[in-house]
Amino acid sequence: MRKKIVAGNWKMNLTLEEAKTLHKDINEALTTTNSKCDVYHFAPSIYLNSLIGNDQVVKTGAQNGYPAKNGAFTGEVSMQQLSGIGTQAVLIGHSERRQIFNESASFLKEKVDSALEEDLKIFFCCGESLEQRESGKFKETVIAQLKNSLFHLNSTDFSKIIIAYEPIWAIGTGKTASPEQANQMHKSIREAIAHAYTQEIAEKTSILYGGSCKPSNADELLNQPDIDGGLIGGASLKASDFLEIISTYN
Ligand SMILES: O=C(CO)COP(=O)(O)O
Repeated sequence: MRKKIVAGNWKMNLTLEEAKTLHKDINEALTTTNSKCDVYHFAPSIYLNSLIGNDQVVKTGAQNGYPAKNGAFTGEVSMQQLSGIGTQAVLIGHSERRQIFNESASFLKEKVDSALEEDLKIFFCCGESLEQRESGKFKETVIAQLKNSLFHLNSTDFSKIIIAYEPIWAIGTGKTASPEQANQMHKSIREAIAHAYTQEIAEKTSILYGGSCKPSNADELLNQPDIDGGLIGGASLKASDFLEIISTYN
């Protein structure tokens, strides 16, 4: 059975105090409920040091990392630096990074290699735009994103990757993919992995859904056969909402 995962992507939100309180509240709640899924907080990098602790249930991740180990890259934070302070995971390929910061498939591939070298758990995001969905080219688009930045990995390294399917038209819009639409894409992703690697590896890969997932729709979305968890934006900023989504797996 694949491990279920619910991850909150805080994006560029929360003050330091709010971040610490939210992290503490989720940790405390999960310590007493014995949750059946892994839970991550992807926080702004500047807050990570204040959140990381050995005794915590919630794992911490960065929303971005630079692929060089060090050097003249003003304003950037390297995968090595993230890992050095105890960060456990990193998001790579989020559509906001692809679109707003023009991150290319080959740059994302470099990030994947660098994060693996630093033993960071990779959450690799993929997803199509509304235009690609409407033109019927959504499956090819998403599979190409995986091929171009992930499928160069050997089987051992690929087995460490978590995939998050986030249709761009569903992010922050209140529109979600229907459970059937989402599951169909997850199934296609799994088939592509089986084709590139093996059926066994495909069966073991966790594929999360993201895009306007909230307490009212979490149950039906996150319990589809090929959906192994959620990457949650807006609804991860409020402890009660995030905990309700996590409780889908209790
Ligand atoms: O982008 C997302 C998570 O990475 C999804 O954001 P929303 O849940 O706010 O739509």
